[in-house]
Amino acid sequence: MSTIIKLPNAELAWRNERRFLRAMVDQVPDYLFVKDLDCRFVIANEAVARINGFASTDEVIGKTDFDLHDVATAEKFFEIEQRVIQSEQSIIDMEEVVVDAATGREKWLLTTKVAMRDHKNAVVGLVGVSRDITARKKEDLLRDEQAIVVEMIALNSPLDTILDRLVRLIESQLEGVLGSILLVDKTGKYLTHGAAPSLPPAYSQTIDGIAIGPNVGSCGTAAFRRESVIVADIANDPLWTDFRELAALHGLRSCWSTPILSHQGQVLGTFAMYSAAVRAPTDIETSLTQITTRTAAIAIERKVAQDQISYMAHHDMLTGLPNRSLLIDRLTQAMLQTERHNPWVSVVFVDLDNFKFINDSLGHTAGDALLKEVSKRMLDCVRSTDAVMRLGGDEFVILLTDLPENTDAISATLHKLRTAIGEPITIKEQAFHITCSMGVATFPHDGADPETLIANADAAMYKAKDAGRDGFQFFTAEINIRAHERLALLDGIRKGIARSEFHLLYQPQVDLKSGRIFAVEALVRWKHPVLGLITPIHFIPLAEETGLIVALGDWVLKEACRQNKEWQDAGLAPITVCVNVSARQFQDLNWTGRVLQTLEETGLSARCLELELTESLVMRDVDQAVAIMKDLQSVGVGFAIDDFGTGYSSLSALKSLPVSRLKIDQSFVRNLGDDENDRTIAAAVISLGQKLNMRVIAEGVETDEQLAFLRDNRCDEMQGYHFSRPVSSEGIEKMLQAQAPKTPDGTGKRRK
Ligand SMILES: Nc1nc2c(ncn2[C@@H]2O[C@H](COP(=O)(O)O[C@H]3[C@@H](O)[C@H](n4cnc5c(=O)[nH]c(N)nc54)O[C@@H]3COP(=O)(O)O)[C@@H](O)[C@H]2O)c(=O)[nH]1
Repeated sequence: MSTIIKLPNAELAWRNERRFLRAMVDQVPDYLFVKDLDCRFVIANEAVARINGFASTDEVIGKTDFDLHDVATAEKFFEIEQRVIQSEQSIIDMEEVVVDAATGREKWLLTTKVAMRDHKNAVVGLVGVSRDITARKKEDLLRDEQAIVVEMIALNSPLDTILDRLVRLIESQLEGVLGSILLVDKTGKYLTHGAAPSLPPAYSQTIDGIAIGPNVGSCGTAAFRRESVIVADIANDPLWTDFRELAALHGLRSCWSTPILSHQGQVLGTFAMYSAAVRAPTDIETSLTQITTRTAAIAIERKVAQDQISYMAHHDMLTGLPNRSLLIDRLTQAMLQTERHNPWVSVVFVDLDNFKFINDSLGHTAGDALLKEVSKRMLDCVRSTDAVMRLGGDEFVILLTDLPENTDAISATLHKLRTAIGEPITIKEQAFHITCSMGVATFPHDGADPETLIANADAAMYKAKDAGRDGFQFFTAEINIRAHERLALLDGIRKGIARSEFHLLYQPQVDLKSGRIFAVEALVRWKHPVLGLITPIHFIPLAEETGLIVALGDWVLKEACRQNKEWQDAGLAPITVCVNVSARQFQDLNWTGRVLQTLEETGLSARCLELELTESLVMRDVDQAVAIMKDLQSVGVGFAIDDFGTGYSSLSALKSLPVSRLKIDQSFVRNLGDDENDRTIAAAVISLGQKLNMRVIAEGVETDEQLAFLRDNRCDEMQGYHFSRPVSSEGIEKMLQAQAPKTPDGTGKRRK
């Protein structure tokens, strides 16, 4: 029979209190402990026992941190706790890291340590309380790291660095999970390595380049299905049939992959988490996957956009060839290499001879197709170490590197290029033969920097053009002189406009029935201060090429209108002044406005102005030409087609043109006496123009024979030396006076 010992009430109450206190201390999730002056555990709750890998609190009592942690950590705790004990200064809310002995994982603790006194107020140890703040710390880390990744994206850090950091971030948030990002390659058919900092490199290398398809592990399948693919057990999932052994070799048992989608829903890559355990992802892992795929999508899309911008900045969009900026870069690199290895670098400037004709007559689409085909042929002719670039229009530059120090190898390549480009090209079911002129400048002899080499190759190309086209020319000292002359001429035109060195001559146009002058063509002349009188053939092509024709053309138009108004104001019978318009002027956006403004400023009636457009200019873009011409025609300005017969007019287009006159080109008129073909063409043009209700004028008429033919074929009008060469404004005034009915004062001028 057991003896019941009855405790006094006070003792019972004390024991109960102790029991409750113990229960309270153990049930608190925080770590509570008391240590003596030697920092030895005197009291510890169950949380302390657990984190240190003990089953009961008794096992902790009597131990120090040196029994529980590595020396460095234990020394750190000891030093802090001794300071608290000796200084009696509490440490409040200190953050510290400990390793959870049960799991081996690091934990963040928020710890307070306070000196503990006995009933005599003497310090006998310390009380400690620590709270596990690992989850909060991870959230902070996630937020901070996300901000860093976003900053890296904004600062255009390399994509692989960004993705690597992103995967490491996710791995730092999770236990036992390895991340991987794969990227869709340019073909859209394969996944290539993006980032996998913790996966075994051998595994990453093997899956680099896997296909996107219905049964290609978790990633290939996720990219194919455009949805997450969760494989909880690689060993037993059919999607992994081809990769099962590989995964097992590296201890990978589960893989959850999610496609990375652009904001337009296009698959950019995949993000996968691997685990060594057979399991599905937790909620936290799923939500971290969402964060990762969103961030990765932004980084990848930005990189794609940057690559596109950079590509566009360095390439010609039509042909895909590098452009001028990349050419300078490549040429500089090649020149640096040359200094080291000592072979030559040659710059070949290529210009297509008859491209303008095809572009003008068949339109831009045909022109574009031709340029693409020629680019392809050039690429086929050069080695992979050489480079082909398009500067714009029909101008290309080829960089030939690693050449022996003689011109034979270059000549051989140029012959090859010439032959390849010269093969027929079929556009719109029509075969064209295109030829090219090429100029070569070689480093180090022909220039020490990229710009000089290109300019000298260009100058040599012009020499090849002058020599009859369809050939090539090496840069020489003589070409150098000519190139400088060209530059000087260009500078001269610029200065000549500013210094009023240009003037106009006027060539009468005569009605063949009445023999009367009804119009004059304004023809520009340049009185150069040193070189004397220069005819347009020597400066108009260069002015057209460089765009200076716009300023010069504006001046010609204004001067011609002013002069015609002056003749009228002087009482002479009103005539039309015809002004030549070049393509560069016609394409200038504000040109129509400037014509109208000139008429307003000079006071000339629009009906007394006719603009001469060449046939090829109009046929370049018939719709646009018709629109511009109609705008000006609506106020009374007339239009003539110059050099008719040399271009490539479509008859239906001709019908739609608001044109009042056709000018038969001089080249047909010149041989009217003896060339049956030219006679036939001239007769046909006269008949065609008249059937289209246009008047027809023959230009370049010099002989009686030509005139007789034109009369016999009922040509309406003529212009040429037979009647008069181009003359000064005074010369025209006299002619107009001469043909006017006599006035009482004998001048032929009417009273105003
Ligand atoms: N865009 C601009 N082009 C202009 C301007 N002024 C002239 N030009 C163009 O320059 C080319 C050469 O012109 P030019 O040396 O003035 O020659 C013209 C006439 O002098 C010449 N012509 C006239 N009659 C005869 C002749 O009987 N025989 C003969 N051998 N030549 C003759 O023809 C030229 C006029 O040609 P066109 O304009 O086609 O009527 C020339 O293409 C001019 O157009 C300008 O201000 N702007």
